[in-house]
Amino acid sequence: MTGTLLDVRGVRKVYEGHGRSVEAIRDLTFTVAKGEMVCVVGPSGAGKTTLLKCIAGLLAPTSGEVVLEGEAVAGPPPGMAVVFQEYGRSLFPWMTVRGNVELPLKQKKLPRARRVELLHQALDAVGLGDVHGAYPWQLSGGMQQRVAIARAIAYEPRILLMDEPFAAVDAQTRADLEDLVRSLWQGLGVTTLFVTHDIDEAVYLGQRVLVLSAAPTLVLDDVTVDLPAERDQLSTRSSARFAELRGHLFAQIQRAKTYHPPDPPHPPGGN
Ligand SMILES: Nc1ncnc2c1ncn2[C@@H]1O[C@H](COP(=O)(O)OP(=O)(O)OP(=O)(O)O)[C@@H](O)[C@H]1O
Repeated sequence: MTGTLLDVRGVRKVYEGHGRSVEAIRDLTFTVAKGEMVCVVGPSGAGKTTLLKCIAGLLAPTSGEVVLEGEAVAGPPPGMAVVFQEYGRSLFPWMTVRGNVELPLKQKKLPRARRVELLHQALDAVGLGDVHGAYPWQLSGGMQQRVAIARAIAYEPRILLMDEPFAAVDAQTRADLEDLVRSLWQGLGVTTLFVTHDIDEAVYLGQRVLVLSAAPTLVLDDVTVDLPAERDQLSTRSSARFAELRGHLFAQIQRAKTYHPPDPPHPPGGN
């Protein structure tokens, strides 16, 4: 793990419209190193999705900036993949699994042979090597989310952003998908920022966990997850250190819900 890949500097986001303004994010500053797996937790409405959209270049911050490998993000940057919670809306229903996974590779203008190679590797990696020709609506929710993950990794992103990707699947599927994400991360070394509202999931997956306060949002805590790199659903989750970390994060989230940051400094001469 070397060097900073993502640098989020003083990002503030105020939504304006219909005569009211909502300050979703007050001031977020943190970095993610190349190859790191960082989870982000925070109370509902803390601005987690807003943060990811700013990082993905889908929303412009009101102030501050997002820098990816030394370049300021001013629109969706090349080499970034996003997996959303709503798998049902993120895959094109009229395209087969193969068509969905290949689409960004075609946009990248990769030659056919390389596309086919990446397609096979990615579908095998998520355990869906035999469903190329199926349509998303013929698959279960967990399988559709695997296709979305396959599409993201086939693209060979510099950074993978995941926004509560497992919130809508059942508990057993969720555990399987968590293990899939960890093994893909360990195998491919792709830098990952994983947003979740689930503290246990954050501790299980992450090397670090950022705790956001309620809106207007700040980073309240940055916790190193000093669990062994080899994790499994039973022994890791029942270890004493896991319980300590989750207890600490739980207390921080409780604090986050009622935390009121100081008002931002007014610009000189402003009201
Ligand atoms: N397009 C928008 N226009 C106006 N306000 C918005 C918009 N999108 C989000 N907000 C507001 O910004 C705040 C943060 O929303 P956001 O969805 O980023 O939070 P979140 O932490 O992802 O929430 P959750 O955990 O419930 O998914 C909320 O108060 C929300 O109502």
